[in-house]
Parts: sequence; structure tokens; C-alpha cells
Amino acid sequence: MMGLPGAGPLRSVLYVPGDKPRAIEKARALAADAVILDLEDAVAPEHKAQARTNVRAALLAGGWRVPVLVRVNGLGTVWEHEDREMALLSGACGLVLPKVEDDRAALELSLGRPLWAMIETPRGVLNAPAIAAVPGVAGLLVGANDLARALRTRPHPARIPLLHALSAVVLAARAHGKVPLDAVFNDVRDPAGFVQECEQGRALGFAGKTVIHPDQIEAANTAFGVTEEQAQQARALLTAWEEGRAAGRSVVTFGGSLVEGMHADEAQEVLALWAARQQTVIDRPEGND
Ligand SMILES: CC(C)(COP(=O)(O)OP(=O)(O)OC[C@H]1O[C@@H](n2cnc3c(N)ncnc32)[C@H](O)[C@@H]1OP(=O)(O)O)[C@@H](O)C(=O)NCCC(=O)NCCSC(=O)C[C@H](O)C(=O)O
Ligand SMILES: [Mg+2]
Repeated sequence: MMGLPGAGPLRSVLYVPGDKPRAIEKARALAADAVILDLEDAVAPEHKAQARTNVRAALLAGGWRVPVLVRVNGLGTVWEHEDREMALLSGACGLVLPKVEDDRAALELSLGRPLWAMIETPRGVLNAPAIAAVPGVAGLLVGANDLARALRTRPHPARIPLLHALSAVVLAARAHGKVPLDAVFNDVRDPAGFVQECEQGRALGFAGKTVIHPDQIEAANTAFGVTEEQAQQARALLTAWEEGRAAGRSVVTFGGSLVEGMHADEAQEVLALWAARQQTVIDRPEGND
């Protein structure tokens, strides 16, 4: 399946280096909500051409159960045109464009396929609202490694030096109805730190997290998903809301708290996330292995 990114939940979005065929094949069976086949920073210059060939083959072979995007090399690089042409002709359901700095770049690349803009430079952060406003842009992804380097920040376990930028990206995306995706967590051997960062990302308003290793998928799906108890609560709230509306009330109370239309909408979102989780369990009963 290669559906439209943004149509379903994107709790976990897995980067897979284009020059690692084994990882590309492995990604087909993993429980990420979407996959990004990467031609940019995960691939050394001498492997770019082979990576493009691998990605083309993986796309044309089909059989993907989740949306597959391609991260192309950036504007001004020697690889940009061939990457974009390959991605568009091979059926990628969206392009991830790195280091987007203004809406002009995003507009030029409105190619009739959803564009996912990476915000990973200071100018990109400052221009995030204009970038998010471009109709062809489906979502914004934070690139915290590039951003931290450009800002000269120091690593911090709670990402305090980046908080302003993270929130700016969420604000810009949400203001334009686009999907904000949180940055990768580099230490694939630190599951506790990863969970902590996922929870922070969810609290900040991100819709999901970009991940770099199979072991990070389940934790991201959990952090950006919902529990059975939350789903039950949402169902009960919706019942109370619908009964109240049918009785002609504009607002109702549920468990002693005020419920208005936006709470009902929120409950619907919770149920959509729950349904996505159930689907994952049905599709992949044996987990990620
Ligand atoms: C981070 C890694 C280099 C770790 O590699 P390694 O130590 O080799 O991993 P493992 O041995 O634990 O791998 C176990 C199996 O899992 C498969 N695997 C690993 N990673 C992936 C993946 N991303 N997708 C699919 N499958 C994966 C291995 O093939 C092993 O399988 P098997 O042989 O069957 O046992 C490595 O995980 C990695 O390369 N990750 C992706 C890195 C990447 O894509 N980076 C670019 C995107 S992030 C970025 O650029 C950030 C942004 O732009 C910014 O500025 O912040
Ligand atoms: Mg980057």
C-alpha cells in the first residue's frame, strides 16, 4: 500500500538509508506508519548513484503497506534533479526536501506530489509559517542535527536550546493544518532517553516522531498513540456528547467536566489513533522482527 501521507496517523516515520538494500527490505515488515527512503545525509557522495538505483527498484517493486517517501538531495546539489525525477517516476507518494529555507523553494517544487519540508536551519525556522502555508506542503519535519550545528547549541537531555525552534515548527504546521514531525533521536542504544524525548515531542504538539532504527518504532507508536483506556474514555465522551446534542443541548458534561464540540473532535482523533494501532496489531501480529 502506498497511501497518501497525512491521511492516516504518522506516529513513527522511519528513515532508511538508500544505500542499504538489506535495511530497505527489512523496512517492508516493520510497524512504522511511514518510511522515508533516504538519498541525502545517510548516503555518502560515492554511494549516491547506487542508492538512487536501489530506491527506484524498491519503489517499482511495490508491496509496501505504508506510505513511502523519498528524501532527495537538496536544491543546488548535483544530485537534485535526478533524485526528484526518479522519485516522481517511480511512484513515491511524497518527497522530503531537506534544508528548506523559504516558501520560494517549496513553491518551486510543488510537483503534484505532497512535499514534506525539513526545517533544519535558522532561516528555515524563521520562515516556517510561510513554508507551511504553501499548498503542496503536507508537513514539516524537524532536522535537529543540522539545526543544532547551525545554531551552535550544546547537546541537552531536555533539548532546552532547541525548544523555541521545536515549538515554532509545531505552531507553523498547526496554523496551516499541516503535520509536524519531531526530529530523530541519535542514540539507538538509549531506549529510556528515546521514550522521554517522544513524550516531550507529543507534549509539544508533534503528531509523530522520525526514527532511525527498528528498535525505536514501537516506543514512538506508543508515545504518539493512545491506550485502550483513553479509547474507552473517548467513546464514552462521544456517547455523552451525541446524547446531549440529540436532546437539544449545545454543551454537555462528562465526568463532571464541560464538553463542547472541540472535545468531541478531539475524542474522534483519539479513536482514529486507536483504530490505527489495532490495524498495526492485525497487520503485524509478531511485532517488528
Ligand atoms: C543508526 C544505524 C547506523 C545503526 O546501525 P547498526 O548498528 O548496524 O544497527 P543494528 O545492527 O542494530 O541493526 C539491526 C537490524 O536492523 C536493521 N536496520 C537498522 N537500521 C534500520 C533502518 N533505519 N531501517 C530498516 N532497518 C534497519 C539492520 O539492517 C539490521 O538488520 P539485520 O541485518 O536483518 O539484523 C542504522 O540504524 C541506520 O543507518 N539508521 C538510519 C540512519 C539514517 O537514515 N540517517 C539519516 C536520517 S536522520 C537525519 O538525517 C537527521 C536530520 O536530517 C537532521 O539533521 O537531524
Ligand atoms: Mg539534516
